[in-house]
Amino acid sequence: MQRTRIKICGLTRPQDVQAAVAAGADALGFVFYAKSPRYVTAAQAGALMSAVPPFVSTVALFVNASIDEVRAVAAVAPFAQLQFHGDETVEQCAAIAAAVGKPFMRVLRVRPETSGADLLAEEALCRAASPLFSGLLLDTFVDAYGGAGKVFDWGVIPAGLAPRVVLSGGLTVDSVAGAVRQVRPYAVDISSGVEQAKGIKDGAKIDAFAAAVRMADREG
Ligand SMILES: O=C(O)c1ccccc1NCC(=O)[C@H](O)[C@H](O)COP(=O)(O)O
Repeated sequence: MQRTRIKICGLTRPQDVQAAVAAGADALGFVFYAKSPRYVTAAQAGALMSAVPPFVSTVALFVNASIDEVRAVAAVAPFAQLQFHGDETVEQCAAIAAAVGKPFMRVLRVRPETSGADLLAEEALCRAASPLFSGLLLDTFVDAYGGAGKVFDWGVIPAGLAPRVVLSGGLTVDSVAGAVRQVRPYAVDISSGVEQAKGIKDGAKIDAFAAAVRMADREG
């Protein structure tokens, strides 16, 4: 049975990075969107990332950033991959990824009218646009772009696509096992559901989230 990967996003403190790593997170997300309550500067992220051990990926998350903005972060914070969470075109994602030489996840923010065909078409477009495209992260459409704790209808995800997507959007300790059993995604991603306050993670919730994912994997 494929192990469901885990991304913990919106990390701002060393103790939260340590808690996520200790819980077995496969990826850690750092938000470079100044309007987010989880925003970190390049220097802050560089310090946080320096404590991340081998084999745990670091994800730099941007919303409508320019190439120069991304380059400036890359010069200071050694992230392994990009996550584009705004209104970027596929071409803009591909160009920025090529400029910094990093793979990227493209975020599709799912609306009520979004169809499975839309998801498959977006993936095909991204794959055709860049060899650096690593996969879709599916989140719920919100005006604030992300980190909103809102769930979308997982039923929209085609079974053939599920093993290649990161499932995100309003997951919680209590809902993630059901999400894994229903969708069987490549990975799950969470931010608000493992927090005490915005940007302040809760180590016990991170542990419980990871345990719930492992339990669902064992039931697979
Ligand atoms: O986390 C944020 O504050 C944020 C702000 C703007 C764009 C994206 C943001 N987070 C991106 C993520 O990958 C979150 O983990 C994802 O949106 C899920 O968040 P949540 O629903 O709170 O679990």
